[in-house]
Amino acid sequence: MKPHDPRRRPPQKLQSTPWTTREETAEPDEPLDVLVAIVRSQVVGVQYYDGLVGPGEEVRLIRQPLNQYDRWAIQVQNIGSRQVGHLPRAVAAQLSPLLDASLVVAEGHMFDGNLGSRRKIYTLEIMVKIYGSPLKRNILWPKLRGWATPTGGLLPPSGQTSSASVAPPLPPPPTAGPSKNAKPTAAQAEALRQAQEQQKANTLRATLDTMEKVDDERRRNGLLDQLLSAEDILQLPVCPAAPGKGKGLRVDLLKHQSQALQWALERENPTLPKRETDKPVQFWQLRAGGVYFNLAANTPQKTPPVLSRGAICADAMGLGKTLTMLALILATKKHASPSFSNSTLIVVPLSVLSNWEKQIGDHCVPGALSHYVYYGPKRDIGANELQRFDVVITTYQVIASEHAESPGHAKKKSKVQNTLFQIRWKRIILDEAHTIRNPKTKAARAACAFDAERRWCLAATPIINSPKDLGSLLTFLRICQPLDDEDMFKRLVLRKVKNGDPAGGTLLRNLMTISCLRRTKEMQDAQGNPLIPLPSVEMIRVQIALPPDAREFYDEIEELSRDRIADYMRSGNTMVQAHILSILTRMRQAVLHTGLVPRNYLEELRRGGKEPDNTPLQATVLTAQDKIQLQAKLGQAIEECTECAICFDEMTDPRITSCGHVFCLDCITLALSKAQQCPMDRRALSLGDLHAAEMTPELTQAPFRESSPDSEEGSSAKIDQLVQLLKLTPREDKALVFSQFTSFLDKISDRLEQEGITFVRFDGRMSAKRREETISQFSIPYDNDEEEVSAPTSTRKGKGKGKQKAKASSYSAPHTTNNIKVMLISLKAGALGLNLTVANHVFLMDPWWQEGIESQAIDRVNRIGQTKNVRVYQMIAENTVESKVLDIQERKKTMIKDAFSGSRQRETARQQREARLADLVDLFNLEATQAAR
Ligand SMILES: Nc1ncnc2c1ncn2[C@@H]1O[C@H](COP(=O)(O)OP(=O)(O)OP(=O)(O)O)[C@@H](O)[C@H]1O
Repeated sequence: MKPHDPRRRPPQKLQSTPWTTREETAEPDEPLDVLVAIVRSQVVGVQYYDGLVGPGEEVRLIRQPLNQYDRWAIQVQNIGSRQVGHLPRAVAAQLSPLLDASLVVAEGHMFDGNLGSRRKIYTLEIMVKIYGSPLKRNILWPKLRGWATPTGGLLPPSGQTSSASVAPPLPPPPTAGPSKNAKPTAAQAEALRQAQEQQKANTLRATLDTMEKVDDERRRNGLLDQLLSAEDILQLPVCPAAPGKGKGLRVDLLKHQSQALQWALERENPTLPKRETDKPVQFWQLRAGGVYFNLAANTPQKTPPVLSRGAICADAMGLGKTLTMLALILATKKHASPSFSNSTLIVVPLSVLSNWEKQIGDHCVPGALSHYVYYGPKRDIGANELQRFDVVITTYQVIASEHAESPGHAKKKSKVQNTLFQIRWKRIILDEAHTIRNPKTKAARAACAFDAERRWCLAATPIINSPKDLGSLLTFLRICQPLDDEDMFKRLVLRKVKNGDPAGGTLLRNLMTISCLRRTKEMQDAQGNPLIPLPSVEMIRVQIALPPDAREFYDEIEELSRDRIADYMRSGNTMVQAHILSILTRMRQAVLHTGLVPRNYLEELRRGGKEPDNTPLQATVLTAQDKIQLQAKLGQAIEECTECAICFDEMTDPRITSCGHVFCLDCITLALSKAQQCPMDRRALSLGDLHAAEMTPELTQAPFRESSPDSEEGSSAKIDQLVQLLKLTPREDKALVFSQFTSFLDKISDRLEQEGITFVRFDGRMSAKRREETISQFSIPYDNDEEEVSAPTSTRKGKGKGKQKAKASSYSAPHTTNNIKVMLISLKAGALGLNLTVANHVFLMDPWWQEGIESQAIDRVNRIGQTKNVRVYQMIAENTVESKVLDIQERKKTMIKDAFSGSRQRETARQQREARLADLVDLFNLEATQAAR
């Protein structure tokens, strides 16, 4: 670019300088006083001008609309009005229209300078600060996207003026050094880095101050906690001979863990009451004449009842249940029974398999506990050899596949492995035991079928939907007869609770006191000391306004969806629930990213799920590759415990349709007997279009993308916001980003790649090995000496519109950097059991119906080992289906609380159906009673 006459001043009206007070340039009612965005850029053409600047110096940005070479030109002048250079064309072309329209004012802040440099300087680093009115947020947001980094000023919902003050500018580095071409000293670079970090922290704080804080205490006040008295629990005795340092472990148990160990030892060795005055044990009381009286069923019996050995450990997530159980195994290593092996079987979801191995490695003295991971396609070990290990770790999928009831067994009995069922186990521990809460699932039936002397359930959330969830756990534990029988549990507890009979609530409370140990992180001892001191958790609700194009798109979908659902209800269609769910899923996707909704979806909605000629949608024709992908998708759904869209329960005998929807076999068979259509998208469907999982997903899962890289571009205000917040987090802080939609995680990963933000991905499709690698890679703390972004290692091409700055990690490729900033996690696969305390920021990208699942996600970082304060961002799109989901969360919580307090519950099947539908229908502002017709 040719030099310009530095003395020629642009028209006054278009000037934007640091000295122009913002009141002068702005409309009185729309002050341009909020820092809305920043841009890191360069001053170019420095060699042509004589203006000198030093690092940290404020400079003027002067519009030059009459510049003959570039009508968008912006001059950079020093305080003495000498030209230093220009802003690059690309930045000027974006910024100038905003300046010309008086939408913003801009200021420059030099990062380095040419003062005192002997060498020829061509470019200088600059930060451009852009101020504007928060009231113009909807206009500004799209105009800044992609080239500037929006700050807190753009964040509050429209109509609200930000009270956040502008983050103070960067303090200048200590010395006025030469330009970046003359390399800064290490001390200067460090000072600049610190100043930038401080600036980021200030901007982030200002941003957060504009957002709604969520009462974390209330969120954590769990349902179980209503049932169990904290006082008694805190007084429990500690174990006098607990394993600890030098005694099998490398660490000492914490006090609450030692108490849990003592409690567990007592539960493993229960004795019947010997005198009539003794306390009842597992509901058995000794009465006159040596009769045992069962207080749950009010029945006497002469023969001494058999007591169960084991219980539920329901300590809050992250309190160290794993270590407590390892201590129990060590403490009882010598307690061998002639009728059982001395081996403990631990059954876990695949996602936490490596965690158990790691904790044995980290906390047990080598040789103290031998262990074997029984998992994978070739579990090449016989029962005799296997039972010699102190600990055998396996997954729910493996036990389901080895259980004699599985279809494979029926067909080819001899070939299917059932090694696990040939062993009489000393102990079985079910980790994340709520996995078996649906007694009809294969995993639940398999777990209950084991022969074991002692049985344990570990579950921080043993109750997710209703007290019904407990039934299956009791059946497994064989505890508190006769409540361990499904029918009796229903009769004596569930029905009474449902009918509002206080006896039901009382029995439930007693049952939990006997069979369950529960401590929470909030509990304090008599001296007011917390159970474990943990840094604070700050929950922030980030309200996000959809940009105009996305808003228009979403509103149209919502409007059409409402009509469609009203039609379904009027038609009395029995599959109305499934239809609503399907429509709802699309609405939720539209909120997240417009590109997640198929191109023709709006058209389909308008036509009411018919082809253009008004015939039903044609059946999907599959290629062999499609089928493999569908089966992988089903594998993921099983792994992530996806509910059946017809019965709303965990799937029993899951099937996937050719059009990609998952159901229980019985549910979909019944639906197809009524109409040969998919209940979700009304596509023609027959029994031949249903596919079972070919093999357990742990065997083959290579990651693949839900959406192809060439799918819809679209936009996402949430991703914009995420990127902005990530950039503002301290350099060495790590973040977990959760979503329920793997296709949305794909979109996020694309964007992170474009932004040069390093990430790894964790979802239900990954093999155990890949999961383990991913976790260990992410768990390496940030190394300040390593470059922030390393050489790209992507396995596929980036597809950003603009040029990529640097490509970070890909979906699956190994990294050349250990500085991984983000882990993208599928909510259901990753919410369980993982230890990710290396991160201290959690982004919940979309709300879930059950708050419990979100709490599980947060507890990945809020646990022993966390040293930093934790921030949780709950990203909610304003005035969309998402804000209504939060209301439903609240109502579900009340429902479960009512169940515990024994207040009246809904009685008839019709009322139950109404209640379930009410949740869905509410989202569309329709009358709930219409749904029950
Ligand atoms: N006494 C201890 N000393 C040192 N580290 C400990 C101790 N107890 C637990 N930890 C560590 O605390 C973390 C949380 O423990 P753990 O994973 O067992 O929790 P949890 O209760 O099983 O959680 P979740 O319900 O999420 O599975 C682990 O990293 C573990 O190694």
